[in-house]
Amino acid sequence: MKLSNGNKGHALVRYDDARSIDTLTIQQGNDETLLMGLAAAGALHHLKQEYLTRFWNSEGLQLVIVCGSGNNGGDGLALAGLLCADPDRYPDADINKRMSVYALPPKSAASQFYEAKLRRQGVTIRPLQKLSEDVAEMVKHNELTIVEALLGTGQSRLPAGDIATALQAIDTIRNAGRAKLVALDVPAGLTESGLADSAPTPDCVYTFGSEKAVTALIPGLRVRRIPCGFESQNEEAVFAASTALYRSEPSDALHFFRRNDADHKYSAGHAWMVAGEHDMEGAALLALQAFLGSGGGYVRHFHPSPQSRERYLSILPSAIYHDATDFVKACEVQKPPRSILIGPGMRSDTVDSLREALIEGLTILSRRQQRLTVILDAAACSLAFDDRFPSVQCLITPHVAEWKSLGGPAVSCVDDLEAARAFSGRIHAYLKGPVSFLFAPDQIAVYNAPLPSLAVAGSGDLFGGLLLRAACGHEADRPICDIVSACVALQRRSAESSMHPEQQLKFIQEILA
Ligand SMILES: NC(=O)C1=CN([C@@H]2O[C@H](COP(=O)(O)OP(=O)(O)OC[C@H]3O[C@@H](n4cnc5c(N)ncnc54)[C@H](OP(=O)(O)O)[C@@H]3O)[C@@H](O)[C@H]2O)[C@@H](O)CC1
Repeated sequence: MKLSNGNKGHALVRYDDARSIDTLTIQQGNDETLLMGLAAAGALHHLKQEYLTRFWNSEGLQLVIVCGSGNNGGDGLALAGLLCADPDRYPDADINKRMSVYALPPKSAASQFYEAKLRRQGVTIRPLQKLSEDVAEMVKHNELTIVEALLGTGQSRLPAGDIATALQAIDTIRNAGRAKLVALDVPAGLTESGLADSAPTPDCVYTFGSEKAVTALIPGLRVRRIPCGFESQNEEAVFAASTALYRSEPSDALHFFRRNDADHKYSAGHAWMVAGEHDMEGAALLALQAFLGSGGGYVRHFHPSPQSRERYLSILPSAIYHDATDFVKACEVQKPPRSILIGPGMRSDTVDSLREALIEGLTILSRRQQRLTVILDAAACSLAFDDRFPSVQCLITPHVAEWKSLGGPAVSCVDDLEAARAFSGRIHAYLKGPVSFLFAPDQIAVYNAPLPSLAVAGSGDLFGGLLLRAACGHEADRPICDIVSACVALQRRSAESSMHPEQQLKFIQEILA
């Protein structure tokens, strides 16, 4: 998979892909025991920095490692073995008083190797079933870290039997006290069909090699990627064989909003907007201000209600205003824009009443401006699914309820992603939520950085104005995915400093000044 230049992100792998990468790596002579040891060493390195900083200096700090029968459990056993031989350990420190290991009998030769090594080091390995009995004792500890190595990428069904019981015990310990939970590779109970109700969400996941898609969909879950000896050509071969799936990370977005010394009002960004019916002018004004405030040069605005004109002119005289009934004529005679935003502050009946004119006008514009980008928000997203909609680069930005009303399939787990991408077809769809997604014809991006300050009225309008600006600025030829990522990053940066969209807009202007 190739990520286009503007994106700072990383590839996500499905469980099947992870297994293919494992198989190829082992076939090339990388011993499974070695890979397991490297994975454990990486995990221990981070564990000591993040959760066990004072492990050997504080008697109160306890570690519990809970291992299943597969290789994920083997990682846990290998980790325990490495901690025994940690150079920071005092010679007289009793490991069995500081660390408790619970495990099912390991199946693979590699896991059995680490189990035997652990026994040689004098560590007591308790049967996993014993964990439930010890819960009452564990909840007394103030500083407990649990490493969960019950199931990894081999899980294909809901947890059952001893695994399910162990997960319940972990959940009880978590709920009772201040125990931290770190899952190795992926949390047990997290399949590509979703997270089992019984499975606790960890504080952090230490994943081996590339991040698994399942963890990218859990809002706000911290995932640390740990190299463990996979070979890059194998990972690339596996990525190339499936739809590109990646997690977008905040990138340096400012160049998407750059202005040049020699710019005139059109070259700095020329856009149109159809938005803001009567009593909803605020939505359009916020989008217009976001467009101009982020460096746009010239905007022509079509308002659905004639009586809105005075309000627009009195608040923002720098835009050019028209009645929406002028839209088709303007598409024929005015200089065509590079980007157009339709939808903020428009109800669905208003969109319907303008539907013929909007489609006719967009069809004319698409002939006059080959590089037009159409951005559709809220009720206007439905235009993209009209059979007469012209063949033009199009981005829709629905939230979950709008997506549903378009007929979009629910997106709650990895298994749902491909159907959502197929539904959006040739359109780019940015589905807004605590975890957002961009479904593009050839790739899917996940944006997982929930921010409560973005969940306010006006956020979507501000975002629409930024998209409109970036899609007609100096980087307008970049793929839509990059434009979206730039706008997400800029809005996020502003939302970290201020709660309300109007304040965020001021902050954006300061950043870009
Ligand atoms: N190979 C490599 O290169 C490396 C691999 N590494 C590690 O290996 C992990 C993958 O290991 P894995 O394939 O052994 O799978 P894993 O999930 O540990 O166990 C599967 C076992 O659990 C069982 N089981 C499944 N679902 C269940 C359920 N719901 N409830 C109860 N039981 C269930 C299943 O039983 P079965 O389906 O056969 O009945 C099977 O016995 C990977 O995540 C990473 O941590 C690292 O060391 C780095 C190098």
